[in-house]
Amino acid sequence: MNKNIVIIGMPGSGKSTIGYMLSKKINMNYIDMDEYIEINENKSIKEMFQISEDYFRDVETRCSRSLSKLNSHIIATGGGVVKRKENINIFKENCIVVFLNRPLDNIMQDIDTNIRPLLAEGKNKLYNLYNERINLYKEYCDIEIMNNREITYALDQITELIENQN
Ligand SMILES: Nc1ncnc2c1ncn2[C@@H]1O[C@H](COP(=O)(O)OP(=O)(O)OP(=O)(O)O)[C@@H](O)[C@H]1O
Ligand SMILES: O=C(O)C1=C[C@@H](O)[C@@H](O)[C@H](O)C1
Ligand SMILES: [Mg+2]
Repeated sequence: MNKNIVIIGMPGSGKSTIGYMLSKKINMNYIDMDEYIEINENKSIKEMFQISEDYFRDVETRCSRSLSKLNSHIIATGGGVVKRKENINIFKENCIVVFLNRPLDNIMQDIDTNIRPLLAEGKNKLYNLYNERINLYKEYCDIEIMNNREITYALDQITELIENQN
């Protein structure tokens, strides 16, 4: 496939894990957008947030633009990429946008709030983020995949739907 596959979803929904597994399964390249942003800026996400959230969001938009120009990559985004519709419009030019929807209670069980700056205030924050964002994820995606069973189940569904896009 020439287009990129962009995975959106809540923090802890499995974007990085499933994105990486999918890249191996269908032989595409994999990029974790949070890692890409940190390497490009030479700053950690935490440091960028310490400057300001707007600072981080501007970098995120710039990186959306450069990543969208690639071909045949699977891109796991940061959970907040939907906060700017501009990012989604950029991706839609050359990517299929997949929403990985994992129940919040499942996310709560294994998320490490210490390494995610936006969740540092505690797990309640995750409920607020979910309520703010759920409609955006649903509206902006081309495909929605439920990640509510074992990882391989979501992986198989995503593979099948993507193969049907060809
Ligand atoms: N269906 C599942 N069953 C069991 N564990 C899962 C499932 N989906 C994801 N996980 C686990 O949840 C954790 C969070 O997944 P992952 O880091 O891939 O999420 P993410 O969406 O990339 O999060 P972030 O936006 O914070 O980068 C990982 O430990 C992963 O193994
Ligand atoms: O949900 C969010 O807004 C974020 C999620 C992370 O992946 C990072 O992109 C950053 O910490 C912001
Ligand atoms: Mg991730």
